[in-house]
Amino acid sequence: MSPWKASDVDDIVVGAGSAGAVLAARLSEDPSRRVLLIEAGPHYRATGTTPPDLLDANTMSLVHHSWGFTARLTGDRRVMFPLAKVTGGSSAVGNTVAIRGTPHDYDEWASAGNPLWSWQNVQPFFRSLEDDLDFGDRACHGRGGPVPIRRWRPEELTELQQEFREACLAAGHPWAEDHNHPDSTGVGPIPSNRRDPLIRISTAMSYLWPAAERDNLTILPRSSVDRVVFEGDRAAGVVVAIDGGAYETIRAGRVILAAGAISSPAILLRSGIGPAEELRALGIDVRQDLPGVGAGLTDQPRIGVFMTPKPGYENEGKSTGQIVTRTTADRFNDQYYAAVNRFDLTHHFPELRRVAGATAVFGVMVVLRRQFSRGRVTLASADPYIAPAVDLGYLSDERDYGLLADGVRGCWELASSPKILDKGEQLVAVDERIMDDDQALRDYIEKGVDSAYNPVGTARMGPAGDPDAVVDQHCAVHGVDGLHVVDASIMPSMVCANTHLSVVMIGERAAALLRDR
Ligand SMILES: Cc1cc2nc3c(=O)[nH]c(=O)nc-3n(C[C@H](O)[C@H](O)[C@H](O)COP(=O)(O)OP(=O)(O)OC[C@H]3O[C@@H](n4cnc5c(N)ncnc54)[C@H](O)[C@@H]3O)c2cc1C
Repeated sequence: MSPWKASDVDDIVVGAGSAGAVLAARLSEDPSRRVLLIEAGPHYRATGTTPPDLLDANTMSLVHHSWGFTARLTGDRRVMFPLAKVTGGSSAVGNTVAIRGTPHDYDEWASAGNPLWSWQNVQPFFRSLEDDLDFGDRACHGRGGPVPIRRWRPEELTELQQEFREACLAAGHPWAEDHNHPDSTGVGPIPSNRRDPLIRISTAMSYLWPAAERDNLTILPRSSVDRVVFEGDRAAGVVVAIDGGAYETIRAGRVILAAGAISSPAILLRSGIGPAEELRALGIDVRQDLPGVGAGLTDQPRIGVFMTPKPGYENEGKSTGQIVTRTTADRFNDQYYAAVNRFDLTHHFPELRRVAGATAVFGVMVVLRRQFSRGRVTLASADPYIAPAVDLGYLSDERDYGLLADGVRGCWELASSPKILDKGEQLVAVDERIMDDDQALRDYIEKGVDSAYNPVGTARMGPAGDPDAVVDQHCAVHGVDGLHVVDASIMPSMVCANTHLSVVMIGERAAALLRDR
């Protein structure tokens, strides 16, 4: 019998990812609070026992610690959607881009009825979460926080990145030394969650390792939560398969879901919280009719202009990107343009593999920060062993074609710099002709678009009067007591950045809100 049957806890946090690890570590700073952190994947406790795929900051880990989800992009195109299953969550497998959103992004959350999440209110948490190795002494930054952040030094850039930087400057992007400055605009080095340039620092390493000695924080790895259980209207615990065993119930004073933008809504749905009709169709008793659960999924589509490399320019083992543009230069839209040192086509842009006749490409990529299209997470079954259905709904809003077409043309302009083109053996599925041919460009976008793995918005934060809101600004699920969601799901709208750092901030901000409740 599990000891947890007898020993109840104050807080159960489900999922030890970018938000959950942070939240559990912060809540357990209070020695009188007993926190149980449940994670479906393994927990590695030190660098020496951490597998190389998780340490290697230059290569995303897409297979060995993944849930193995797939997602529909557009039409009948499906791709792998490699969300992580390990403590640290997707921060343990990702590309280590550590960029804040813009102040406007968080003010938009505030104006959607969540004033506690305005830029003014979240900025202190961005400062306290970081140990900025370059600009930590500046007012907008922090030093000594858990997450080390460093930027690429000029001498660490590949030739491609140096030439991309020059091409961007020539195209009118101003130089931006610090993309995490609130007013940053232009081209500059990517801030990255690394201290050593080669080692990825996940939230497991930065938050859980330092808390390892706490008696009041217990981590339960390899244990998957099915659903939340209730007493009356109050969440009273979770049903969980501990270490792959049979399902059992662990009780707690409060349950906080931090299982990420796909799994948190799935757990809510299995717990009877979601669109009533959808739940009934699956034979799940409806506890709370909340149409917003699983709806409003938004992600960041990416596409680009890619080439097979000439010998000598394979950039094997190099970081995917090092230099990036951030909003805005004349003639370019507000998307994110980056030079890609190398993409392994086994995993990225799988359709290009057939055309490329090669396994790796390089080039210039655009990521659409804020698409108009929305997708949805639904349950394929009430059985927790069956993966939820992820429909990213890309290109379901016509306006996204226009944004991506502008983006591809922007990539073309930057990639056409002679020093970049010279490194390529052959362009892949794209040439100058299609830049002036709207239909050909549209076809290229439909066939080529891929995900940048930043899903958010499936348990949106908003006031009780908002029919699509799932949690209030204290992260409490509407209509039930003692149940919270704290992760990427709650973002009311997408940030103009990769999402990891904003999710760490969500963990920090929520901990401050939940500590006293
Ligand atoms: C391959 C990849 C690369 C990325 N690269 C970057 C990048 O470079 N920069 C950036 O800003 N963002 C990046 N992202 C996005 C970023 O990592 C996510 O936005 C962020 O990690 C989301 O945090 P989260 O806490 O919401 O979810 P996650 O970090 O995914 O954590 C959820 C955790 O919950 C666990 N869990 C799920 N279901 C259950 C269950 N039923 N029971 C118990 N545990 C459960 C999972 O195993 C996981 O550990 C990347 C994402 C991926 C997948």
